[in-house]
Amino acid sequence: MDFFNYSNGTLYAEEVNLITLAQAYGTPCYVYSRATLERHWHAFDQALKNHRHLICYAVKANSNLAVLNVLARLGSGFDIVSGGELERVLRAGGQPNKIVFSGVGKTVTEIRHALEVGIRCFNVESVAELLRLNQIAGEMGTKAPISLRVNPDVDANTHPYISTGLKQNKFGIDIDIAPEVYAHATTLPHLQVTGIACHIGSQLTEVTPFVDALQRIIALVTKLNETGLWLQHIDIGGGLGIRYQQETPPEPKEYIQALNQVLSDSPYEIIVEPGRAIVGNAGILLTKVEYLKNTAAKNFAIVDAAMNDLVRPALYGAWQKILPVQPRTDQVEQVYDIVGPVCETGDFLGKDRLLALQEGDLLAIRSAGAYGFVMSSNYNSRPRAPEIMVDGKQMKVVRRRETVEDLFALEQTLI
Ligand SMILES: Cc1ncc(COP(=O)(O)O)c(C=O)c1O
Ligand SMILES: N[C@@H](CCCC[NH3+])C(=O)O
Repeated sequence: MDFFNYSNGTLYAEEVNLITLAQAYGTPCYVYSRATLERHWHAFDQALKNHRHLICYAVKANSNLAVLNVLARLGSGFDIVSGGELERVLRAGGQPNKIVFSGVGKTVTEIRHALEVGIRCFNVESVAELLRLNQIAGEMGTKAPISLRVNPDVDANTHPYISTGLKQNKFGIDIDIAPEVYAHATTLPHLQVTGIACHIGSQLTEVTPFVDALQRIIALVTKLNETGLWLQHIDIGGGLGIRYQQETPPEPKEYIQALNQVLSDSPYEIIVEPGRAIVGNAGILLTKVEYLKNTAAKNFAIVDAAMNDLVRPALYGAWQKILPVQPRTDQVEQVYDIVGPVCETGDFLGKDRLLALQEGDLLAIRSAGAYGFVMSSNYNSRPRAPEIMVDGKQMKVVRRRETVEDLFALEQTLI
């Protein structure tokens, strides 16, 4: 079931009329559905019910405190990639012992903080990081729980910027040298080797690359067992895609079923790190048409959201569905490029969309819950949009709109 539906000719988010919402909070604004977040999280939980498992939601996809809080209340774990994300999870009520820490560039400060609060595991991405962790844990008189993030050299068949499991990518430790690195790790006194991790990319729409990667990981785990090393968990990463246009990505259930063929009756705890599949289709970006501009070559609908609010179309050429909040019949449909006010030709949110529009109309850009607000910026000195959480009939501002004053808060002139 979809939580963004038309009723009496108007688009609703759960039970909230989006026209009412826009009147209350202005545009552009992000709108999230709490029920959808919960439903998507439960889909993973159900799919994994035959395994000891931990869902570590990938915070980078949407790190709003209220989003994290909704998931923390369900008992979720979290996958973080920075000290800032660690702080967010803690403030949102997440439990430290359900946090895994990924990323190729963990700093000394970030590692110290994560050790202090007692996170579940560091997903280590290089030998240099392993040595740094051992040193810091030693200085702190503790042991760092680690798994190696292995790069299995599998093509995820996704956009090259979000493919992470190929040898030429910066992520993980080459699977061919992983046995030696594990052997090395076991000799380091301040590390506790607890698992193995892998993440091959984002927005995967087929199961085959996940299955290939897991087969390689299981083969490696078997090899490690033969050397006497027994792990406690296998972290299979995130990356499950969502439907933006015509894609038909597997549901969490089909995805885990496919992986179960490889896992069979594996005794390991399974960790998953989904981001987009939980939040992507639980959010929209609501925007207003400011001007219509017809030129000899194109029709433009200039809206009040821009690439600084939602960069995916400009950055990856990503396609996201754009729906009129109140479809009209009093205008003819025309093909429009939906563009923002930013001074870049790349500032578009959609191209060649057939819509019947008038100035002042509201548009909903779908699938904007993941990698939307988190990738926004103040480019062109545009204050960031607010984030609103809808829960049944209720709507709550979970991040207020930035003001121009906010833009100056950290700066200083010379006089
Ligand atoms: C280590 C790691 N885990 C999890 C994710 C979440 O990915 P997705 O949002 O595609 O599920 C990412 C991003 O691709 C990642 O780099
Ligand atoms: N930002 C990317 C996904 C990045 C995944 C990060 N590991 C997107 O919008 O598709």
